[in-house]
Amino acid sequence: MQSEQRSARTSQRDRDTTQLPQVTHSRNPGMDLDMNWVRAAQANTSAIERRCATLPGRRSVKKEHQAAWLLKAITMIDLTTLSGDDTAGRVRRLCAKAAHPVRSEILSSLGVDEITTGAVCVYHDMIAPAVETLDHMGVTLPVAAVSTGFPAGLSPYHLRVEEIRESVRVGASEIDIVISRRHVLTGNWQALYDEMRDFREACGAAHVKAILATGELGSLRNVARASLVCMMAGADFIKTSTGKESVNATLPVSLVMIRAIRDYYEATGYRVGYKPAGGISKAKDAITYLALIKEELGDDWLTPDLFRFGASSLLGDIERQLEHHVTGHYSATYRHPMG
Ligand SMILES: O=C[C@H](O)COP(=O)(O)O
Repeated sequence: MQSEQRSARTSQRDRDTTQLPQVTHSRNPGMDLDMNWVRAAQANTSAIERRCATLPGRRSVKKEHQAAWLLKAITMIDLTTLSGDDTAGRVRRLCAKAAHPVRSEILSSLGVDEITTGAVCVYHDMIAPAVETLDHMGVTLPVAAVSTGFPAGLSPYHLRVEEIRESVRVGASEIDIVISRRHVLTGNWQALYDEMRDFREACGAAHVKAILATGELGSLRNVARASLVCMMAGADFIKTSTGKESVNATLPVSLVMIRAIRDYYEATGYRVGYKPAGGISKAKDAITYLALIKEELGDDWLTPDLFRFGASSLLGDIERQLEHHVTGHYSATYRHPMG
């Protein structure tokens, strides 16, 4: 009986989410929809753009800190492959890379032990190969699955909910849902709240990231309002983009979402995580995002539990910069306010 239970626990088809690696911050319990708060949310576009324009160029990171920040960034990457031609082989290689993202010679010259990325992020059909590979390697790393008819989120509602349940059942411990953009564009906040509530409930013990697809929401004020509604409905993370919109993660959108997270924390005491995603491929941009988080939310958010990059190619550039760093050919000038 016990061995049957054990094998059921480890089965890919009946994976018990309580056994899976989980982010450790407490789950956002959500709250009733507060329409007054939603209506009051504003975003002063010109002030936000001015603030973001100055962010990348404030002052240099001291050279001795640069590698440490880049290593930290790696631990916060959801290493992603979301392509129509994904195969089990590609996902196995992705997992191997996530488990050992930096060559050991580079790590040892920096005096660092093994690190991993924050998670891997894949489509539903690639969860099983990802879980198998990580289990086989003995590596504890969350598998995040995009869900609910990603990227458009326009498949039948009951199938979107069922997709979440199925992804959790086969081993995803984090679910990246896409919201219905039309609820935001028509100001139907109750519908957005109800949808997010249903998605969150379907996730069970898995953490849920709400992808707002900010490039399709029309205004920064809509981004602020959608951020609040998703957090009120229990999102554990809010995420900018699918990576498939024509405009993905930007600094102005990030500032609006991060400030919504701060407002939510100040009002409820719950820390919701932030995930910029799509088009972040340069080490210096990663540093700029970390600087923004540090300035707006503080060091508490500079952890994989509360901050992730959704990125398919960022790791390659960070690796190159680290290599330059250890070989003394480090040429990029990082200017940001953390040095
Ligand atoms: O969620 C992750 C994004 O889809 C990755 O986008 P990217 O391929 O532009 O890095």
